[in-house]
Amino acid sequence: MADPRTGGILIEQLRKRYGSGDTAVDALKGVDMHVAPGEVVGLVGPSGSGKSTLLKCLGAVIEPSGGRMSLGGEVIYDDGWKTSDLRVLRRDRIGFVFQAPYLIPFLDVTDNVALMPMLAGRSNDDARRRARELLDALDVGHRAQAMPAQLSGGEQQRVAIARALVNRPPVILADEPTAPLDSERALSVVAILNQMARQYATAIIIVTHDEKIIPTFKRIYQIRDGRTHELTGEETP
Ligand SMILES: Nc1ncnc2c1ncn2[C@@H]1O[C@H](COP(=O)(O)OP(=O)(O)OP(=O)(O)O)[C@@H](O)[C@H]1O
Repeated sequence: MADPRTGGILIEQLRKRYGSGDTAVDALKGVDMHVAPGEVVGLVGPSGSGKSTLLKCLGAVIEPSGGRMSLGGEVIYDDGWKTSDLRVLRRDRIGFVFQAPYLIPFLDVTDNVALMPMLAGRSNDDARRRARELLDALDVGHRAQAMPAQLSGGEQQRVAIARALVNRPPVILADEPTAPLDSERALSVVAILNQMARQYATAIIIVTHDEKIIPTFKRIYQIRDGRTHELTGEETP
């Protein structure tokens, strides 16, 4: 049987220090975490505990200070970046979903999604076909020609999820993706992320404070003072 730790996201003893000397801040002090392909885990923790720092390291937005990270079975950081082009890594292996959808206001829904495969070198027709398939799967196919401003908040977030998934990255990093949504839409976004994780064998981390969605996670990591702990059932916030 394949080693379940080889795919998805594997983080071992990850450290991040901001600054140096007397003013240094050790934001991550040895984080361990594993998310299998097809799995969605929650990441919770108080303000300043290091959640954003961890997502930025995983998303190759900032450089860790030490430790090891693998995405989709490939070591991307081992006391230094192991990949020569971080831009390509971010484009092809990681999908980002943020609190706000950040759609491009002057492109229609299809082109907002198709832009990603186009940037990865696919033809316009192929990119649009992929975009439409995913928009259909996310139940916003009927709005494919609408402009972002004509969509509801929940529809915009589903388009943002389509954009994160369209290049079929092994990893999705979602930072408070349900914060502006009401209960029903928040639960629907999480259900969609779970379904997409299973369908495309994507490993998904959702950073959240949202009490509406926390009970839906099968596994939750809590980060506190720069270290992660996996919460058991009784400890779940
Ligand atoms: N660029 C930076 N320079 C110095 N210190 C930083 C920097 N970014 C974050 N920090 C510090 O690192 C620690 C972790 O911050 P981080 O933003 O990762 O926390 P967080 O859990 O995402 O918080 P929040 O829930 O408030 O967004 C905090 O003490 C913060 O002040």
